[in-house]
Amino acid sequence: MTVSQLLKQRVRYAPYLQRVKEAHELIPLFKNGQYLGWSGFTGVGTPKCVPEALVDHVVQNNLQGKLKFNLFVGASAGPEEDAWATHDMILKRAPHQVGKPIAKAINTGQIKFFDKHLSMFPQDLTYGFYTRERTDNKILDYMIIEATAIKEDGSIVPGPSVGGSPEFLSVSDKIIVEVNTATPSFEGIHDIDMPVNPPYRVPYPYVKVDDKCGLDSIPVDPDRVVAIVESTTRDKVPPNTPSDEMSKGIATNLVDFFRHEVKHGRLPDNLLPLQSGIGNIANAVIEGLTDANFKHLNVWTEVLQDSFLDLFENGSLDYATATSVRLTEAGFERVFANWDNFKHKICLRSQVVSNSPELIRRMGVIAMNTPVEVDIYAHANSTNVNGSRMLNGLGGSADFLRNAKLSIMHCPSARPTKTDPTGISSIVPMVSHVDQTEHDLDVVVTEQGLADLRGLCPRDRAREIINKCAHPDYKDLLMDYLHKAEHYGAKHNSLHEPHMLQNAFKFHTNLSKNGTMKVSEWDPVE
Ligand SMILES: CC(=O)SCCNC(=O)CCNC(=O)[C@H](O)C(C)(C)COP(=O)(O)OP(=O)(O)OC[C@H]1O[C@@H](n2cnc3c(N)ncnc32)[C@H](O)[C@@H]1OP(=O)(O)O
Repeated sequence: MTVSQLLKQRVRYAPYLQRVKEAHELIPLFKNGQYLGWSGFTGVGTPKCVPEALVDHVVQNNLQGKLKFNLFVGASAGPEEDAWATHDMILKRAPHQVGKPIAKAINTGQIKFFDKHLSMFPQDLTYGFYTRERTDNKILDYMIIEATAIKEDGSIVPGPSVGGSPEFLSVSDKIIVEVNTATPSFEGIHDIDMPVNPPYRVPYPYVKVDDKCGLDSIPVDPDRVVAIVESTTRDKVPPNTPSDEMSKGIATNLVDFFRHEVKHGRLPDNLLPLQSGIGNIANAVIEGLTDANFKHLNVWTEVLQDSFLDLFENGSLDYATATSVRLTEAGFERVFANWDNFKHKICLRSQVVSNSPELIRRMGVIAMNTPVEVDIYAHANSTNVNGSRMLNGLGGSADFLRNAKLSIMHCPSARPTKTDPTGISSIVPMVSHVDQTEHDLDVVVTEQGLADLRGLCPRDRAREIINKCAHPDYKDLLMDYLHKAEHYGAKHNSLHEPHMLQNAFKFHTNLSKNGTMKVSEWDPVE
């Protein structure tokens, strides 16, 4: 087939140009039940043409539920993955996803989803943990990776995310590369450490956010590359919800706390490397830092969202490293227009490195993530509404929160339901699912205030969280729960972290029955 000039410029390893194919020509390679890896992380850098061609094939031939794959993506992919979920093309999926159709398919039981720390998932895949049922000793049948260039040695220059690609490529039988010629080449922005398994693994040598000593592309065995497909569609990330009074309130409370820590010598003037999670609240908190007048900030995180660009542009941020730049189209335009500047200030690493507990602990990262709910003793639920309904997954929240110097969770104090504008309290007596434990969290912050939990025993933590963070509609109710639990605990010699198990989930059961967590009375306890 004819090869476009643009593709010839991007693919500098000549033998690959003999393997250029249209996506639909690859359909016969795919069989029901195969194990596939995709590049991508938080909706950017994912393959587009081959997944779309497979959807068209399934729709045109009524193959819904008959052509299904075990699909692994470093973190969430883009709309292509939602289309796969909608057309019943996913058998199993790990480790993190975003999008209503895929979450729905997980929650109806159509997709078997396995949630795992993002720093660990790629290595566990290479260990064969997810493919134990295979009898042919293979791990992945195909890795489909989006590249923005191919170097002279056949190695792959990824685009706006690295994610789990180095590990996936290392264990894939065959490789399909989608070279995206609509996105500018990201060559020079990556620093990639290839996987080395124990007992041969050595420490990552990085001590500062801008240290680099990895590779600028991902090496592959060219013989395993079976096809090159030209992709001409850019990533499409939906715009973030603009910040509101609630998220601005959270940001103000956090900025005051950082200033207080600097004043007391527990943080340097330029803080310590920042990590910020995904979602609207995380984005708004970073927006809040833009006006705070900190200088020479650094970022060690997994995802850079649009709000970081403002920090760069107003001179507050010196350097940012992540595994993904998940920008809106407008955000990417800002970066591409100023590429020479940004490419010296941003570095993309594999998710195993961006989320490495060793590095997070060494650099004293300040971690900030959003939970679904937090309980009075500081256990947090990041994933499962009412203990059961999966949202997006754990992501890297626990990689960071367990290992950071300061582990912070931020959320609104209350959320609306259909019948009550403050029907869901983010502070509950006992979380309905645990992702982060009381041993991991230092600070909880809502628009109401900030609870500094460092050094506090559980009962003091409970008072700090209720007084500082709970919505006024829930303060008395939570305090009443605590007092009654203490009374019960005193009678039963269990006052360390007192609970009344009959009532611990009453907020949740009341919500299902009455559309609000406002409990009218507690069950009697003896
Ligand atoms: C790739 C990475 O891992 S980055 C590292 C951090 N990763 C994580 O922390 C993973 C876990 N966290 C998350 O997935 C997100 O931060 C969330 C879902 C907890 C919050 O996301 P945000 O966008 O900040 O908040 P938002 O208020 O928009 O809530 C998102 C959805 O969760 C729902 N939700 C959140 N908390 C609750 C709750 N207590 N009860 C019911 N629904 C809830 C919201 O109603 C909303 O649903 P909708 O999309 O249907 O409107």
